[in-house]
Amino acid sequence: MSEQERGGLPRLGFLASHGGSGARAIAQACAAGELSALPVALASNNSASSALAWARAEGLAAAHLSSARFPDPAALDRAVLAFLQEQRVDVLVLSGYMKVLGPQVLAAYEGRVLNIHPSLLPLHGGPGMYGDRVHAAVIAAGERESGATVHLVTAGVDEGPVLAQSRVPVLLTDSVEGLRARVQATEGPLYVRALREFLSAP
Ligand SMILES: Nc1nc2c(c(=O)[nH]1)N[C@@H](CN(C=O)c1ccc(C(=O)N[C@@H](CCC(=O)O)C(=O)O)cc1)CN2
Ligand SMILES: NCC(=O)N[C@@H]1O[C@H](COP(=O)([O-])[O-])[C@@H](O)[C@H]1O
Repeated sequence: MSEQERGGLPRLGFLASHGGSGARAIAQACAAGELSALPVALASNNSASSALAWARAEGLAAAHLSSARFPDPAALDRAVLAFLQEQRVDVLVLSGYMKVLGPQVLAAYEGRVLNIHPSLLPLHGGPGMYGDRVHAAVIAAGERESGATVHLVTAGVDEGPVLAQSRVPVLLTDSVEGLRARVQATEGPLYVRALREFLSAP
């Protein structure tokens, strides 16, 4: 029985590889009463990630779970699942997580995993498309518009149903850094809005 079914707030878990900017925006919205949910845990595949340091400072359960610690992908998948279940996570939020989620986590959290991708999916997504590679591809394709997409996570990378999108112009003079900054400025509010709608859906 989920925390929500027990009348409590939905418990949020995060996976992040670097800054965890989405997780931070969501936690801030929860603290401000703008989102009815409870951030409880964060795991990272990168022991030096600032997201992990932030989670520890915030008093969230924090874990370094990587292929360095679990070379067998099935063992890493099992370890991520065990961590989330120990913390009684109801909804899993990917926040700049650069690893493909395994079948055990996907099965246990089917329909309850959200991700944010820095393009207008289905454009410029898929295996190998993450971080600045995405913005470089958008500029190289001569796109006049870009943005970010929050989607449900399925086995196929960036193939899950789209929940919400933000849109920004791409300028002829744009660098990867410039476009990244314009897209990232929309990601926090977009993720909070998408998660609020997801959690309030019947
Ligand atoms: N099963 C799924 N797992 C994940 C999804 C998903 O849709 N289904 N989304 C990604 C996030 N993501 C795009 O939004 C993404 C992340 C990573 C990659 C990728 O190719 N990663 C490389 C490794 C990169 C590294 O180690 O830094 C790889 O796996 O070879 C593509 C898209 C999160 N997981
Ligand atoms: N494919 C996933 C992906 O590319 N995610 C993107 O990585 C950045 C992470 O920044 P952060 O580490 O500062 O949160 C974010 O812009 C997010 O959209």
